[in-house]
Amino acid sequence: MLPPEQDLVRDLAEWLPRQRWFGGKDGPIHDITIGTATDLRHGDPALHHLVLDVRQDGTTDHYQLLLGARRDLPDRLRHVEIGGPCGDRAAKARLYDAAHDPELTRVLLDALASGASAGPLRFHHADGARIRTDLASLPMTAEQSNTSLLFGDEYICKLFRRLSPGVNLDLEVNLALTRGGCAHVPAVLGWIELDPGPGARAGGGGEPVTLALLSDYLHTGVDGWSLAIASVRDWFAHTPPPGGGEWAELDASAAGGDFAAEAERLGAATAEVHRALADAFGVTVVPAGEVRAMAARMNAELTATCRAVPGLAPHAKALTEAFLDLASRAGPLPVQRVHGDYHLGQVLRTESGWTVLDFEGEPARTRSERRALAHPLRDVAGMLRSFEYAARFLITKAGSVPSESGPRLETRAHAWAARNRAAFCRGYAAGGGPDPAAHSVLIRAFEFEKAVYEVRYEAQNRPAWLAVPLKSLAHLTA
Ligand SMILES: Nc1ncnc2c1ncn2[C@@H]1O[C@H](COP(=O)(O)OP(=O)(O)O)[C@@H](O)[C@H]1O
Ligand SMILES: O=P(O)(O)O[C@H]1O[C@H](CO)[C@@H](O[C@H]2O[C@H](CO)[C@@H](O)[C@H](O)[C@H]2O)[C@H](O)[C@H]1O
Repeated sequence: MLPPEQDLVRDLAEWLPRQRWFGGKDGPIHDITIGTATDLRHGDPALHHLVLDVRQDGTTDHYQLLLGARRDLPDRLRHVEIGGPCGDRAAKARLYDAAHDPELTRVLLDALASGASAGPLRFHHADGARIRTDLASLPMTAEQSNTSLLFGDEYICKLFRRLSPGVNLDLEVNLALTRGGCAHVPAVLGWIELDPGPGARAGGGGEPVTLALLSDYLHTGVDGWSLAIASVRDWFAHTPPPGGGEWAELDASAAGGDFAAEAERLGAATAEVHRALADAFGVTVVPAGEVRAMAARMNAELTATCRAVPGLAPHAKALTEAFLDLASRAGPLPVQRVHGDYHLGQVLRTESGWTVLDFEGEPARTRSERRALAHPLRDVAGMLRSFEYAARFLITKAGSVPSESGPRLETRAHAWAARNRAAFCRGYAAGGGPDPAAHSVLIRAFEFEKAVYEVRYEAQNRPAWLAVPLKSLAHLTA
């Protein structure tokens, strides 16, 4: 049922840049080839698993696609159609993103439960996991770089969109932390991988490439971003009592939805996860020379990002100063495995506390960069950036703020961020992590490094959000 490759590739070139998970929106696609195509279900509907090799500006990225094919496309799948009707009249097919079709995603659950293989695809379940196959899937609507399917309220299956060589870090870390008894991560139930085979499929070299991860779905959990945004909204809507004066605009504890107690608990949970990572993977100390090299890399990334996103240039001087400050005071630094892309969307508040998700690191970095050891305050800085994002998101993105309330909301955003940043750091230090207040130079450099990354990330993935990190940088560097 698949159309000729050149027709499919033409349709994909038009469709891919419109997908949230496509990480190359800042440049044209030069070429797409089908790296692997595996039939997972014949008939109508049919399911094909594709790895697309997408060439842009001299680099090739590999994306995973579950391609559905049906003679007639029901209304519920129209929004995920790829191209128009294709094939001759006798073999006419409509193609679409099958992640949205529970009739087809059920094939994945069956294969995971039975430990099947199909062509180069291998389906595994974790030791002792019994996987139910009677659950229908729904794609999540979360703001994310991959696509996650919810099977009932039991499982979450994350389909990695841009593939990285080797075992996925989320899988590696979650298995290690679960084995070490860490209560702050969801249990891994199964995974799908692409066998390296005789060729280097999907850039994997000789290693298998992880395609998907099935975990326990913590259905009572709420992610930290949603909780934080609700708190900021509440604070913005808060009317201070008459006569409160200027101070009332700064006292973010006065709003009903104060987040500070949660931020403090999150800090303590983060310190525990760092300890579990240190126990599972070890700690080493790098000499001052490596810290100076790290500061130089931060600055080189700043230069490259200013070239790609000119809106960053006005902040470059202040950022460089922070990196130079780090280099000039460098001493030996303990490093270990960390989360690597720590923000409010990566933490879930359940009835038993905070759970940490997604140990893959920053999606735009190479696997070895994402696996590199780092000082744990790098994660702390990531979360501090997230408080900045949450504080300014409603002002920058909602577009519904009357201009006369702009300065007042800016003051309030600042007050909210300051209160929650302090609470998080307090919890982290009390939980046994290195005290952020005693490492201000390191934290500032890490925060700026993350902000530079965010500017690049937003330009490539969510251009409509670019103003959020740029505006917050204007405040941090003022
Ligand atoms: N095990 C889980 N239980 C409940 N919700 C989850 C679970 N894993 C992820 N989520 C939800 O999915 C969202 C995106 O997950 P994440 O792993 O960060 O995906 P991505 O790497 O694509 O950004 C999270 O913010 C969270 O709301
Ligand atoms: O969750 P991912 O691993 O896909 O991380 C990427 O996407 C994140 C957004 O979904 C992005 O995070 C940035 O936006 C968040 C709000 O949506 C904010 O809380 C974070 O602080 C900010 O960095 C992340 O950087 C990126 O790697």
